[in-house]
Amino acid sequence: MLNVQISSFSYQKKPILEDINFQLDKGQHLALMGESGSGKSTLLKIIYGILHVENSSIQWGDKVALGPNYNLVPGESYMKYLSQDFDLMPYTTVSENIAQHLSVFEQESHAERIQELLNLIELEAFANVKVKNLSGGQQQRVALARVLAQEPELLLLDEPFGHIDNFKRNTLRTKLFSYLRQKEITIITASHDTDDVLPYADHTMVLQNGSAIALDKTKTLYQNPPNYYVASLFGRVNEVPIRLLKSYAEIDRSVLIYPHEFQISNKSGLEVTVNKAYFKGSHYLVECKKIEGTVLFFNATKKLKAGDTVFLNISLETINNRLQAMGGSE
Ligand SMILES: Nc1ncnc2c1ncn2[C@@H]1O[C@H](COP(=O)(O)OP(=O)(O)OP(=O)(O)O)[C@@H](O)[C@H]1O
Repeated sequence: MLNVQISSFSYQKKPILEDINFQLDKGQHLALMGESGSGKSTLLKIIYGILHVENSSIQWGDKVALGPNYNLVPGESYMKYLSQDFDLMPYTTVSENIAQHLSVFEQESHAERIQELLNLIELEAFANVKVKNLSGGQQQRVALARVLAQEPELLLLDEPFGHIDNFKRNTLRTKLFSYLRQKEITIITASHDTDDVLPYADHTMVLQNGSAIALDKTKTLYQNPPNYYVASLFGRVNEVPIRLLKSYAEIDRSVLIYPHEFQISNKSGLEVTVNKAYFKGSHYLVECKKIEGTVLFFNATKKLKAGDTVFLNISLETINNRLQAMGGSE
């Protein structure tokens, strides 16, 4: 089990992380989400041991991670860290880059292991190509193979697919996360991409200005976000005054509604006028004209024209669940 307790960390004067405390069971996958600058990379660097923190502790089972002030080379043998800059050797080949991270004591199995990793990252054809001649996305895949070369127990991934095109990203993501799950490798993934998070991460921690403002099962956080910030990390979300949705409501509060949650009727519900419709492939995202100062977005299966009128409905159950999740917050 990973046990992280960080009281406070600053690069200069301003605190960048404060009161980050969590545990992660072996084989579990935790996603770190938060807007740019919220502290995700900093947290990974602290766990890995690149940054020193006072009055804090990082423990993996009974092993205490010592941090940079006590380790000549940052990092611990049981964990690996994929940073946003790939840390590759540009003038050597893909295979040599991977081999450099394999154990010198197991030379006889190197060729087989390199092949297995090349297969995982789908770069078999580039085995003998110098890294400097690869694209950014290909280099990121080599960096992934390097951190997996000697299977870590704990893997820290910082935007692991950020440079990889959609075409490769989807297959690579599925392959990589199933490989890691099968090997029971514990993972922390910092990502802005909900497709990295929703299908794969057991739990998600949300950082805002260096504080962990939410930590829960990923599905729970998505279905019942505690506030607008959390919900908006998963995609577009509406913050709608309840009295707009249910005219009889006596509560003066707003609820968070994802665009796909609205049911459309041409008879009854909240009357809205279409402003624009954006083609999203599987559906249209429709933007409505302002209603009492609020611009709403909803999903529609067919294209609606500017000026069309429709009625939006939302179930009472959804409203109640959202109100409970949001507690006392507005
Ligand atoms: N070496 C550094 N020296 C000073 N400040 C830094 C340093 N590295 C990061 N910061 C600051 O720390 C804060 C958190 O940065 P961090 O890179 O951890 O955020 P992040 O959530 O990972 O962002 P992103 O999603 O853009 O990668 C930011 O305000 C950033 O400007």
